[in-house]
Amino acid sequence: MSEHIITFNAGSSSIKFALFSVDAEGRLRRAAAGQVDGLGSNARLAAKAADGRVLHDGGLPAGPACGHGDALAAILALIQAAFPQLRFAAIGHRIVHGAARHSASTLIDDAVLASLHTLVPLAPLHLPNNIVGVEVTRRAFPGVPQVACFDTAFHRGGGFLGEAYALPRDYFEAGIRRYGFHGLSYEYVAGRLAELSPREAAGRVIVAHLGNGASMCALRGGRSIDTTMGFSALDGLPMGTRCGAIDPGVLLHLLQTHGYDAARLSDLLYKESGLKGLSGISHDLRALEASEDAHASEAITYFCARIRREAGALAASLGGIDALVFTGGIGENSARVRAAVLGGLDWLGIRFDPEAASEERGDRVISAPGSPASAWVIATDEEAMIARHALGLVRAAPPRVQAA
Ligand SMILES: Nc1ncnc2c1ncn2[C@@H]1O[C@H](COP(=O)(O)OP(=O)(O)O)[C@@H](O)[C@H]1O
Ligand SMILES: CC(=O)OP(=O)(O)O
Ligand SMILES: [Mg+2]
Repeated sequence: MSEHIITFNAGSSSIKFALFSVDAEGRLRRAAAGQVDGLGSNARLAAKAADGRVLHDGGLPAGPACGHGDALAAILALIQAAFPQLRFAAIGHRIVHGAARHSASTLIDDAVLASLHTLVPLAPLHLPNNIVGVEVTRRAFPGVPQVACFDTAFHRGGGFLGEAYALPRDYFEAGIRRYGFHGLSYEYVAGRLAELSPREAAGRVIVAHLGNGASMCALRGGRSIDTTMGFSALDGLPMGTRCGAIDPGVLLHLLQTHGYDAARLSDLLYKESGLKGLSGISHDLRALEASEDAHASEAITYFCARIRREAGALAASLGGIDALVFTGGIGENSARVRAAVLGGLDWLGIRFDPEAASEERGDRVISAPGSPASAWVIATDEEAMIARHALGLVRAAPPRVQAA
């Protein structure tokens, strides 16, 4: 009987999961995938088997206010009911922050779990939910290896110049560094581009991961050399509810003269800003695209302008670009955002092809034929990347006894 790997990618209010079978040669095949959205307020679980069979589409047993722990338990129950007698080779978790001490995927033991708890203040929107995922699945499957796959790991290796802020050097030693995020997505996209166009993948590539969280990465030869996020997932682009880059003087001003404390500042920066704050309507790009309110289109215009600005900065880090790739929920689906970004990047050598850009199909080139630099849409697959890392680690580790 084949083994399986299940992956969890817990965000602030959602959990994405996927089930993969592993054949004797170590090839991974997706057997099912799904997502819980609206956790804490309007939780819904949608899951499909690879053959298109709907496994669930609706509320959860714990009700609309369901949290991450109950949602995880519901996902596990659903998967076990749909695929009886599964044998798990591993359970893989996307862990958003690994700080300086976790710079590669790792098997989770008590020490790693304790270490993750200490990192919660670095990613308050994500890490508590990542940890709940590990704890629930550890309890449910005590003998199955659990693997932590860090979003920060792909960007490590920039050394002092790549990772330091211009603070006194002690701060770097204390771990106050630029880490970068969405590494699993960038790693997947770099690999996929190498399949589609090895010549461009070997060159200078900018990837724009535009989802609820959004960042951009400069890749040279498939390796990250610069990225827009830093110490936390707040820096760089504005996002669904996060502000992106901001003058730290604003924060001092709010603390010193407006009576803000850390909790209020954290809520402002993580939960009330970005597209939601700018529009006053929604964090969700689909809602803004559907709205006729002037603030909605202003928020989109602002978002696209910041993407163009960061593209310029990353192009400078790379010394020019050979390709720009859009990925993430917005990057893959919003022809409007892609057109607004690419319409202003002709100076980088990207000749935009509006017709290709609005065609809705697969991984594809969206620049005009003969464009000196190309533009692409590539659907990211963080789940596949987690499963590959998890499989690699358990295959490398000594065999363990699996609980019944
Ligand atoms: N068809 C679409 N058109 C425009 N935006 C879309 C579309 N589908 C998804 N999005 C946007 O993608 C974003 C969510 O991206 P996603 O990568 O799923 O986020 P995350 O994984 O960070 O939660 C939302 O802003 C959503 O509105
Ligand atoms: C790091 C980050 O922003 O993650 P997400 O896109 O899942 O919110
Ligand atoms: Mg995401």
